[in-house]
Amino acid sequence: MKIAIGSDHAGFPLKEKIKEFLKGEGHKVIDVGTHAQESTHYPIYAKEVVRAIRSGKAERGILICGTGIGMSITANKFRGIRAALCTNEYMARMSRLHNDANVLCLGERVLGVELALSIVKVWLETPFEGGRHLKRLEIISEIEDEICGENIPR
Ligand SMILES: O=C(CO)[C@H](O)[C@H](O)COP(=O)(O)O
Repeated sequence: MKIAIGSDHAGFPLKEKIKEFLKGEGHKVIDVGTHAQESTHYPIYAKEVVRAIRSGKAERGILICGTGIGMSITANKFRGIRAALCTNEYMARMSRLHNDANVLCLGERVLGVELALSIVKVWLETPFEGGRHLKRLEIISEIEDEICGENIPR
């Protein structure tokens, strides 16, 4: 699978470990940064991972910051992105089965490395269940259409 991955400084060490894991599993990894532990800003990398997915360069995305919260807030601003912040394997499995999540968000300051890798593995291996869940994704798309058609005041 082609996977885009990004982090801020707080997620950088875990990003490197996940990259190694993904390559070992035979995935193609697109690393959008950050490439060092110097302080930076998580929305920059969330946007780049989203861009890779929306352009078709990547099928899925993985985003890591301190808590995973900022990454999920940012990624979910974009149409067609279903970003799931997961702290355990159950959430990872359900985010695929029921929500067809195309972005996984993780918090390096929340998770140990082994748990994070286990979450990634489950998330990548679990298919979307379809069925009744498809209708719900359609409703999300309709909501995206409505929001994009509105002149939303700032
Ligand atoms: O988790 C995050 C966003 O949700 C960031 O990684 C976190 O806010 C960075 O904090 P700091 O600048 O204090 O290292």
